[in-house]
Amino acid sequence: MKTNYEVRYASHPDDAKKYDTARIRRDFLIETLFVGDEVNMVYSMYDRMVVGGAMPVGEELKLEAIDPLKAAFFTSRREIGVFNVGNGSGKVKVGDEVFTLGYKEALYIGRGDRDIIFCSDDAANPAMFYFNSTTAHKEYPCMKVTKADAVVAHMGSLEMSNERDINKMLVSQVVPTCQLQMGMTELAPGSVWNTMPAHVHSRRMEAYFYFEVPQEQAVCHFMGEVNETRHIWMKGNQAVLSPEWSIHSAAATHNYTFIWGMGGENLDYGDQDFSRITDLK
Ligand SMILES: O=C(O)C(=O)C[C@H](O)C(=O)CO
Ligand SMILES: [Zn+2]
Repeated sequence: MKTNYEVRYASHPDDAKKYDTARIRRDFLIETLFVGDEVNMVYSMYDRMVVGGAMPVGEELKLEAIDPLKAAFFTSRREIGVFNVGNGSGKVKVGDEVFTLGYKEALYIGRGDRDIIFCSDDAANPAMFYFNSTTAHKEYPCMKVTKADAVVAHMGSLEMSNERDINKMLVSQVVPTCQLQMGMTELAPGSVWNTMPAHVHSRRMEAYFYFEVPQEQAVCHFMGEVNETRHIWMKGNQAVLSPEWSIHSAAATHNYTFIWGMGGENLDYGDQDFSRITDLK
């Protein structure tokens, strides 16, 4: 198995508005998360969130305590949210506990000193584990969460091209966490916009992972300040970092599903500062 990681620094909005396309992509877009028998991670300085992917095929993959953590175990001082975005089911072993995750099922892993291992049930149909991790001050129990447990917000309409279900899965109403909040938003056929009207929540940074995007289609992620927006074209199975000062919205050339994850000051999903659509520049 191979573990790759990269450290990404945080930026000031006054600096970020001068970035060209290549620099925006280098700092915010995470292009490669899933490679067979590899764990790939970005350690971001936005609230020290780690965004990663593990794709076990022929081997079990151990989640290494990468050097920037300076810890004996990955979760010595961290919590993790994991979603299986691969078609095949797989297992996450957390010390002596074993959790089987089917497609779009999630697991909360609380802080604690023990190994975390990812494996697929069928190498011909591997699981793909997408994860977000934030620092944690307290141990909370591990808990598997499915869409049946989620707080679901049905939002938007086909007329506005934004009909979608926001499945709030690893959120404070469902599972106790230190600062991590995660969920999965599914767009209805014919709908392409998420998070419009756009919002900012300076209490929390956010990371977005897009999947169920057909091979020849693409997602256009919008970021930046309300009066100074930028965009990043993304493919499926890619993630993007959203700074606490930035809007985060997207439209695509097809409907899609995405996983959002937040870390930061509070656990209040609804604490968002919305901007008027007509104020965006
Ligand atoms: O479709 C949406 O709108 C979302 O899913 C928004 C995210 O949940 C979000 O940005 C949470 O802060
Ligand atoms: Zn948000």
